[in-house]
Parts: sequence; C-alpha cells; structure tokens
Amino acid sequence: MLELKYVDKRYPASPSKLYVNELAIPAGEIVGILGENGSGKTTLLKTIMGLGEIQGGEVRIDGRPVTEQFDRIAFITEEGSFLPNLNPVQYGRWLGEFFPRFDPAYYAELLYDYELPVSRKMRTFSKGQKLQLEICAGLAKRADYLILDEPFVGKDIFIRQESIKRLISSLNGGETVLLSTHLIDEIENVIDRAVILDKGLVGADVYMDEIRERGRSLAELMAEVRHSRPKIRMSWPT
Ligand SMILES: Nc1ncnc2c1ncn2[C@@H]1O[C@H](COP(=O)(O)OP(=O)(O)OP(=O)(O)O)[C@@H](O)[C@H]1O
Repeated sequence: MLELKYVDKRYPASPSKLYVNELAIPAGEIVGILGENGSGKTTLLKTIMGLGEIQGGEVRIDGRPVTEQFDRIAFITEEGSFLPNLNPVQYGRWLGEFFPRFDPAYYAELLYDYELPVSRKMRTFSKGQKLQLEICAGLAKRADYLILDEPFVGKDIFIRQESIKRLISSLNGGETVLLSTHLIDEIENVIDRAVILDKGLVGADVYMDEIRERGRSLAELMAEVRHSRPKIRMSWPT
C-alpha cells in the first residue's frame, strides 16, 4: 500500500505547490495520474519517488518511508536511460550493480521479446526503442512500483499501444503502476483508477468502473474538475 498524508510540496521562488491531504493506493492497482499542463503530475510522481524535499507530510510504502525503499520503485521516463553511451547489455550490468532485485535472465528475455538491438549504444535508439528499453529495465528490476511520467510523448500510436499492452501483460498482478499522460483516450481502458490533479490539488480520485457505471468518460470528468474550480475574478485597472 502506498500512502500519502498531508503532503505539502513547494518549489523555492515559485508560487506553485502540491498538496495531497490523503491518498492511499493498494498494491496491484494501475492508476492514471491526470490533469492539465502544470497541474502537478510530475511533482506528485517525483514526490512519491522520494525525490526532492517536501515541506510537510509523509509518503510511505507498507508503513515505511519511501526514502528507505528506493529499490522497490522503477521510474520509466520519456527521455530514456541516463547512460546513453552504454548498450543494453552494459546497461543491464549497471542495473545489476545498483538494483539488488534486478533479474538479468528476465531482462535478457524481455530484450529478446522487444527485439531490441542489444549491442548498439542506447543513444542511437529511436524514441520508441528507448521507451521499450526502459520498460524492460523497469520490469527486470522486479520493482513493486512502476512509475511512468508521460512515457508516450513523441511516440507513434503503434509504439504507444504496443508498449502499454506489453507492460500490462508482463505484470504479475502485484505491481502498482502509476502513469501520467495527456492521452486519456488511450489509457481509459487500461487504468483501474484515475487521480485527477487540478492546480496542485487532487480534484478527483475515482475508479474507472464507477465512471463507466455512471455512463461517463474520463474527458467529461476532467472537464467537470476544471469547471468546479473556484473562479478568480480578474478586472483590468481603470
Ligand atoms: N523545479 C521547479 N521549480 C519551480 N517550479 C516548478 C518546478 N517544477 C515544476 N514547477 C512548477 O510546478 C507546477 C507543476 O509542475 P509539474 O511539472 O508537476 O506539472 P505537470 O502536471 O507534470 O505538467 P505537464 O503536463 O505540463 O508536464 C508548474 O506550475 C511548474 O511551473
């Protein structure tokens, strides 16, 4: 179980902030972290990963601070690996040194399944291949939490669909997936739950089954969150 309580995150010299009163995500859920540009999705995901200081509150996994359990989390970024001059085999050795649960045999199997060029430097990979390699690395870390921040940016529809399909089918049911994206139509049938951020606050937190039962769509719900935001009256000086 991932739990956030009274989390208060601010940036120096910026009016932006994130405040999460209470958010509990049981193991095994696939959760969409959604919201407009600048609503706080990346900030929330980084906070969950224990990156950067928070001004208040706590983030815990199974009752223990997230900062003591980095090995349980895999972060799959849109940029791909931070080690572009390595090839996937060398990258696998590096992962094995830093992630105690890393499973080299599973990694090799995934690289083969994804048909990735194993002896080419990662900087020569296409955006789609970089994403797929990061998915292989994330899964092979045998992490309990897979965090994907805007993984589909710059990828074509086939790579997007294939990557998400493979990722979901590779899960063993115990992993929790947190996925931020603007492509809500594409993940609507993949996620179990949607957490919609609005100006740094949780505007809605709903299960997809509930949305479907009510005959609603994610897009409608997001619009509702937007419209229920208190309006600030602006007037030009006379
Ligand atoms: N390092 C930083 N310093 C100051 N302000 C920041 C920093 N990072 C993010 N912010 C601000 O925090 C707010 C939330 O940013 P964040 O990147 O979390 O939003 P987002 O929902 O991921 O946006 P997008 O969909 O555009 O990627 C924004 O107003 C942003 O300008």
